[in-house]
Amino acid sequence: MNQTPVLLCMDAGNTLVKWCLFDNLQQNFSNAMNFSSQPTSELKPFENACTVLGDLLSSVLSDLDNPVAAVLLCNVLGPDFERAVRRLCEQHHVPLHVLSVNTKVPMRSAYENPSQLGKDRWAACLAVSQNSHAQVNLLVSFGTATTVDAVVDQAGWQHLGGFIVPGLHTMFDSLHVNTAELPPVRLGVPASHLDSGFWPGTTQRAIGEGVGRMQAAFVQSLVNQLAHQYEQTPVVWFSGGFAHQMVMYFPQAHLLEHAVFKGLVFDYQCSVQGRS
Ligand SMILES: Nc1ncnc2c1ncn2[C@@H]1O[C@H](COP(=O)(O)OP(=O)(O)O)[C@@H](O)[C@H]1O
Ligand SMILES: CC(C)(COP(=O)(O)O)[C@@H](O)C(=O)NCCC(=O)O
Repeated sequence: MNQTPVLLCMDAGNTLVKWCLFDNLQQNFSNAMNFSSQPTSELKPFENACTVLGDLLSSVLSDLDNPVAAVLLCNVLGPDFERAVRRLCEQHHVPLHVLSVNTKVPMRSAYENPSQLGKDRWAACLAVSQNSHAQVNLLVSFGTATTVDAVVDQAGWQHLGGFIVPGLHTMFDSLHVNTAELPPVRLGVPASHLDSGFWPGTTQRAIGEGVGRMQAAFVQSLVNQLAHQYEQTPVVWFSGGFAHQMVMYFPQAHLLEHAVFKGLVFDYQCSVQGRS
């Protein structure tokens, strides 16, 4: 029997709870079939999430051909959700590793209270430190919120801090919910990619491109800030559910695929090395 110890990585975000398998021997993420997600709303109330998670994950956790060596959790959903995952791990006798900020990794956050920093932001910053050759980096995550974090290498990796603004879907939703007539809208293709004129002549384009341009302009303002501060243009990394689409608005950005999962695995590996 081919026994490959795998790590079950879980990224619990406000819109989607995502999970995938990391092959601990080959040191890569298992094939695309093993990337899954569930709407976060379907796991509420979180104190009962163990049952739904059990239905979703029990086949993975009971797979004797590919035994799960540990479950790795990056959680921004609070203690009830963490407890639900812990209960699930106990039921399957699998150890749980919960990501926290400023522990055994070679990067420090300047956040006043590091435990307040979103674990998904921290994990993605760790992934930047592992993937970037640049000293000055700006990481943008387009999820329920859009977060922008400065990550620099100055004789060691530092997270300087960052900003949180409503994400694309959150902006579209707030216009729809707070007005009488504005429809639900999706991110539009920017005018530069279309034959149509620059100025939007439909409601879809007016909102869809307006929000896209607004988010891109926000990113550009922080690129300018870092360039001024460090006298070099930062490398910009995009992650999160809307990253692919936002590259149309900001072509100089690099996509950082699976940023949270990459940071989560790195955090786990550092903690295991720290223990041995
Ligand atoms: N190709 C895509 N795959 C997954 N989500 C996408 C994609 N394109 C847009 N989205 C949107 O991205 C959001 C989820 O992003 P994600 O980074 O998982 O958010 P969160 O971490 O806040 O749960 C959803 O609102 C989803 O509609
Ligand atoms: C800002 C966030 C809501 C983003 O979460 P997401 O959009 O990925 O679901 C999350 O990182 C969070 O809850 N942060 C805690 C506050 C902070 O980072 O300062």
